[in-house]
Amino acid sequence: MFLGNLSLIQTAVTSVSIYAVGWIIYCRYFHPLCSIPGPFLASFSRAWIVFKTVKGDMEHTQRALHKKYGYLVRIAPNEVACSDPEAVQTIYGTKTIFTKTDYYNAWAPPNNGYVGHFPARDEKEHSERRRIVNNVYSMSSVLESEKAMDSCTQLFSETMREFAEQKSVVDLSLWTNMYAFDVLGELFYGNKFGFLSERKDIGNYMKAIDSLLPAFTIGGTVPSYLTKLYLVSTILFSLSVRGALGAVKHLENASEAAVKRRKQEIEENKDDKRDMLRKMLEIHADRGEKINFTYQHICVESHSSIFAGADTTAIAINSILYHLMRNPAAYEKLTAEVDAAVADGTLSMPVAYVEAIKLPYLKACINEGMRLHPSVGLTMPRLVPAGGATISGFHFPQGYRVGVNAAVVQYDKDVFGPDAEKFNPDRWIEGDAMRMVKTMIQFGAGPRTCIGKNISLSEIYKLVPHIVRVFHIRLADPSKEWKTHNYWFNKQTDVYIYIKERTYGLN
Ligand code: HEM
Repeated sequence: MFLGNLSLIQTAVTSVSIYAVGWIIYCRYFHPLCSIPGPFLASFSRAWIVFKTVKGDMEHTQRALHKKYGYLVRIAPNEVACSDPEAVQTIYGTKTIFTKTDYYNAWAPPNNGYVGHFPARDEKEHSERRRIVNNVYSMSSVLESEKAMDSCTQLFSETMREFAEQKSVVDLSLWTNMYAFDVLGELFYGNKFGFLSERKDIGNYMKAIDSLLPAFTIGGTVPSYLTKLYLVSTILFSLSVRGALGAVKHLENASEAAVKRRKQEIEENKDDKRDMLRKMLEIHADRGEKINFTYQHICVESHSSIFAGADTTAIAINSILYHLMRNPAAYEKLTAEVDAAVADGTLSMPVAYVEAIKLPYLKACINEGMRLHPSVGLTMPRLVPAGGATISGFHFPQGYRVGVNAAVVQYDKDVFGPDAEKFNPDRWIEGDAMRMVKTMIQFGAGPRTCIGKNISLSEIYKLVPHIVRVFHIRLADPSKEWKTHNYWFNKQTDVYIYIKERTYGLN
């Protein structure tokens, strides 16, 4: 009996070993992607990409790999990261649609309806749903809420002024995050959440996002047959993830309550705000039934935007300010531009978006901050469509995964110059800006471009010159670098600063 079991085990072990060796030989010598270089483990197992993703610094790993191997690097048996600027148009452009891979399934809420723009993988459904709300996110629509944004800037400023008086160290990334949350509260819920006024993490939303980002990112990176198992076990065994889901539920409920309240206020003529929520309620009232745009859709739109839009905007603002503090000459040049524009009346305070975008050096600094540290720091994976595709001279058959990481392609020396690793806003003034813009994918590209881009850009173009004009900021300890945590959103921490009010700032 014992001997019988032993031989059964031996047979099983031998079969698995033969299968494994066969799989490795196939992947390395006969697989359609076998000629693409990359780490040994990655050529036959997703374990490599999972381990590296868990570490949270994939952008550094990928930059080093592309330096070693060139434009194409095999990061999993069926998946290739591409750093060729020319590939951006092929993979993300409108000509032939490369659909999103199952990486995005981990980000989809468990419901039977439309899962939201970001995780949606059915391109037809996505474009129909997105068309309904596209206008709500246009720049002219966003700017109808400019006053609400200004009220957030004012609160932010008041707090910073206090810190300046107390000469205390300020955690920049915390406060920019609070600012971004409150702006989105104004746009999608009709009110600030209260992060800035109460000076705390309302509803534990920030903590929730911090816990969920690694879970969703790793859940999407493990082999797809393990995604559900991974997510369920994370929920079962991780207290912080369970707490985070509670906070998300709270946000969903808040979203429903806000929609109901606003509907009633509008019906009673008690409200004349032209924010995003109101515009979506109008679409619902005008043609909601005909186009199937329900309250539920509005709620998904609101709470998924909070998830997608607060951290990302804060990350961009942090990067711009951090790099300015590290580059005093650029900081001085920007201050001089902003001061001159205020003095000659071309820049109002509070800063008007339409005026700020006319400042060339401000624009250059913003581009450069988002180039060096894009808010999303992993490859955005897509499936090669029917008929295959040639990328960087290699013909990929249908169904394989390809993607570009903004944090890699935006360091391309051919496009951005030999000093691409440095913060040099002047490259946007002296260099080939058109070519550089084409290579910037910090907001994604093509039909899946960030829907909230205009919200973020208006926040950034308004807040950065405001800070530069009213305050002087410097790193508390310039010998220390920030810390970054790349779980899709590449969040920074430890950006501690001292703040001083400038004598000719706003009072
Ligand atoms: C600086 C700020 C932001 C950055 C850098 C950013 C970046 C991105 C990127 C790279 C994508 C494409 C992802 C992919 O293709 O896999 C994306 C999509 C998306 N973003 Fe943003 N985002 C920002 C702000 C926002 C804001 C404020 C909102 C909402 C209010 C938002 C909502 C979305 C949504 C819903 C999608 C999915 C769009 C679709 O597939 O149709 N984002 N974002």
